[in-house]
Amino acid sequence: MKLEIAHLSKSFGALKVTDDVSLAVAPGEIHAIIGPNGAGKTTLIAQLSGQLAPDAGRVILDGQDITGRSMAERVHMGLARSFQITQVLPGFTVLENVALAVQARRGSSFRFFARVAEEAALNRAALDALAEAGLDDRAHVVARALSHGEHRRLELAIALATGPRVLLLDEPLAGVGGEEADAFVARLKALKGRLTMVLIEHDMEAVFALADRVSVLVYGQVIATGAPDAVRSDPQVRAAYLGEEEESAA
Ligand SMILES: Nc1ncnc2c1ncn2[C@@H]1O[C@H](COP(=O)(O)OP(=O)(O)OP(=O)(O)O)[C@@H](O)[C@H]1O
Repeated sequence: MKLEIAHLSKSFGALKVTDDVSLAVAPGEIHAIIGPNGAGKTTLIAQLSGQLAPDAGRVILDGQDITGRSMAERVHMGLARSFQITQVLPGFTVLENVALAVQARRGSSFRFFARVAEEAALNRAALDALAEAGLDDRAHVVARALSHGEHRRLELAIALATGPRVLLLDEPLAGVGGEEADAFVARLKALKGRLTMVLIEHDMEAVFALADRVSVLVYGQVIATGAPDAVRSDPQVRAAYLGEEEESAA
């Protein structure tokens, strides 16, 4: 599913946080958006998910203008956002948490929750999403007992349970390190091609391992878009962002 962003703009008071952003994310592509803190990455994702209305411009999903659509409508159309809005219920099992998301997709009400765990079809769909997130062996563990990395994979499973065709990932690796980060990257890699993904991530190793293309956002503007290697060696990008990071790391 193709996602197009056309001349999107958003200001908070005098601050232009999204400044005439246009991007086309191709079907099956992993498109990373990188940029310094405060560049406007989260605000951009919020406008794609429908959490925030742009001042101007359009968001187009598979040729259809969805700019005025609600978050719920967008989820229904196959656009899901993972991480910042997901609510994991800590007292419920991993499987129950994902089964709830499957049930929500099917339009049932939460008050039927008591029956959820018994419904084989729901559980099957939930287990499929868990397997994709690499968490099926933890299905019957209570969510609060998960490690931080596992928790993040549960959030991924919940997003997958909504049956997305475009997945918006807002810093999925924040606070995740080492082997858990590697496991998460491997999961996203396995999904590659099947889903279209927009990935905001500060972990450059993950970005360059996953992304087909990278866009660099600085002060609300896209200053470069291209293949990871081309973006990495772009002098303007290095000056604005990457060089700075490497220098501070040295
Ligand atoms: N609701 C709001 N009202 C006013 N200003 C806001 C609001 N939300 C974000 N901002 C400002 O907009 C700018 C962009 O914020 P945003 O969170 O989108 O950046 P970011 O690129 O995601 O940053 P980070 O990498 O630190 O998460 C920041 O200067 C922020 O303070």
